[in-house]
Amino acid sequence: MILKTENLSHRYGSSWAIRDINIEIATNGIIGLLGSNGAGKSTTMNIICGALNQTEGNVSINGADIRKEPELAKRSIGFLPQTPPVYLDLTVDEYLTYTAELRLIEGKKIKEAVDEAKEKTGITHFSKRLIKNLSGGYRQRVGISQAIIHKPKLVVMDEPTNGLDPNQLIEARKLIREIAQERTVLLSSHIMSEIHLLCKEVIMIESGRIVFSDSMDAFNNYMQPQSVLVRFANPPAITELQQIQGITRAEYTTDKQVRLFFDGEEDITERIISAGVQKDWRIREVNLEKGMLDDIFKQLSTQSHQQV
Ligand SMILES: Nc1ncnc2c1ncn2[C@@H]1O[C@H](COP(=O)(O)OP(=O)(O)OP(=O)(O)O)[C@@H](O)[C@H]1O
Repeated sequence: MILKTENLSHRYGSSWAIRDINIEIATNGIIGLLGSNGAGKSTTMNIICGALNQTEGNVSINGADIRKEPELAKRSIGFLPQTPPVYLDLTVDEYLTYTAELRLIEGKKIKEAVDEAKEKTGITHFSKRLIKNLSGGYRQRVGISQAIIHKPKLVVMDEPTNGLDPNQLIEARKLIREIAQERTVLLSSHIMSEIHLLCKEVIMIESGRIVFSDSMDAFNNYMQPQSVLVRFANPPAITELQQIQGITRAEYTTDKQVRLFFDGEEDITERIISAGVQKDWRIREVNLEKGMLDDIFKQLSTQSHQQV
């Protein structure tokens, strides 16, 4: 098991920031930690990486407990915190040499490790440049370099694509995908589309608790529209609407507008329109309702839909 957390809980003062976070990751690839601001993503990641001591629960990285065997556990994990941990007055080489030493890489292997990390992240040409003279996107690459310099099995990245401009974003995603080819990347974001683009599995956290944990495919199914709003000039009776194949329920929201629930197929709109034409309902508008992120968070929080 690359990462296992058991009933991880943390309290700042008297209020719990996370409660009973159970995560098990056994494969390579990108796993997303999705949650709105303040959901508990950074707290969870800081604990996993040993930067914060949990109030309760356990974390093991590649079989080593992060609190009982921190040196061993940290050998298998790299961390890119929300703000890249770079020293602005050092050159790229100086900084990466320093981080390699911190990671206890053997003296004679440091140069090779630094060179390899730079090459992977595409910053070799900036080796001698002071970090303060690099753009945000390149500083972030330096941050990613320090996270992979010791070739860990797991790399944790806290909102790695936040604040990047569109070009940097494309490059950063490409780099993250490359890095995840040979290891596991756990990355957080509050942006659902970002998680969609990058991740094969998603763990959704809300108000400090896991509310969804499954594959991206399962998440997509969960996100399929299941209702459609239809406005008529000549509204039919509910019983008539229920005769359309696939409609499971119908309820009027106003005297001219109805919400129709259906069983998953989007071509339902065609059937509604053709029934409307045949029966002269004079349809004015048809809108598939896809749950908004906030609604989904709310829905999932109350249902605690958990399939770990
Ligand atoms: N050092 C701290 N002291 C007190 N409360 C904190 C501290 N850090 C975080 N919190 C609180 O813990 C909760 C979880 O915060 P956390 O930063 O883990 O969330 P997050 O999902 O990473 O959000 P964001 O994307 O905004 O960073 C929030 O309610 C936050 O206000």
